[in-house]
Amino acid sequence: MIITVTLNPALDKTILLDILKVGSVNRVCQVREDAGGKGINVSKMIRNLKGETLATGFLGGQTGARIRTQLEQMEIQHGFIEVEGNTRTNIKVVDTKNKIYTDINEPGAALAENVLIKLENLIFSRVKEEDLIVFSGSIPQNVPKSIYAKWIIKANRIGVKTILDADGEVLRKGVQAGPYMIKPNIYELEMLFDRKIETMKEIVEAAQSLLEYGIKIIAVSMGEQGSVFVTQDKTLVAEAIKTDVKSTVGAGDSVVGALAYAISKKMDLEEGIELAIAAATATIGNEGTEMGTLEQIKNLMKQVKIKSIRC
Ligand SMILES: Nc1ncnc2c1ncn2[C@@H]1O[C@H](COP(=O)(O)OP(=O)(O)O)[C@@H](O)[C@H]1O
Ligand SMILES: O=P(O)(O)OC[C@H]1O[C@](O)(COP(=O)(O)O)[C@@H](O)[C@@H]1O
Repeated sequence: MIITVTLNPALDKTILLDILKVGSVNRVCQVREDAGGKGINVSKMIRNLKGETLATGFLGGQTGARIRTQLEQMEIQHGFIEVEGNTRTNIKVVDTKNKIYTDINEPGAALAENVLIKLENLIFSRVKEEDLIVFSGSIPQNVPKSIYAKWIIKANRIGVKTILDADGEVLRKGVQAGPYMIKPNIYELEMLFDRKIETMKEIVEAAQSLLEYGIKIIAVSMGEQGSVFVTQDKTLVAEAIKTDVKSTVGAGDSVVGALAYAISKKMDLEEGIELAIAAATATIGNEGTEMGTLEQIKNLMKQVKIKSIRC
């Protein structure tokens, strides 16, 4: 079972325009709404891969109810704690002519004091040693930045593997707790090291330096440049696959979801990478925050190119 934790889910509202004119009136061609937020997308991908997942976190108000309904339609097991206030709505603007994708993410409502402990109890009462917990995405403003670190330490104590996908201070503290895997994108990696990281050598060296925290897999995603995967004994680079991009939202979550699935099935790293890159490519070929389907993923897997490098 892969338990995903989304403290700050979002109803993703994707707006398709011909051309986005900043500072002008824009007429919308098409709108769609998807249950989103990083952990929820990870569960959506695992479900498409026919894996077992439980999506947890906080949901509130009408937007929260719409996300619940979608999760049920997708037959995703969920255990969200109901909170006050509406779950946020994140706007995704697609300029279809210029192929420019703009995300406008709300901060999310503050949480009442007692709900974090409720969620912690829910997660740790459900988790078993063979399970995996995925902590993904931003956190509401009044939640301590050490929250994922605290839960990673707790999971480590009971021998449960964790995956962390976060940014800024939340990622920094989480890294120090020693999760099993992290998946920063290149910007998140730069923020973590507080400097520009440009060449492949710099990316690999930065990722390798994180092994000292006990992290077993460091996956650095680089958008259309592909991804780099660093472990104690391997450094693998996977090229991105050229495709007709409909929406880049959920690409990173697809990588996380596919790798979580691969780890839970004890696949070797190369197989996991193949699945992850195919999954991300399938997702970006779909509108809005729709994850790639199993059929789309299977069709793309043969196109994934992985090479081993030494830096
Ligand atoms: N424009 C693109 N063209 C082809 N593949 C892409 C593109 N953007 C993302 N991908 C694929 O999705 C993966 C994750 O994307 P990335 O944008 O780095 O994640 P995140 O959403 O976390 O920022 C990449 O490694 C790549 O395989
Ligand atoms: O929690 P954050 O960092 O604000 O991100 C939330 C947004 O990221 C997404 O999970 C997509 O993430 P990725 O494109 O990185 O896979 C959206 O569904 C959601 O609106």
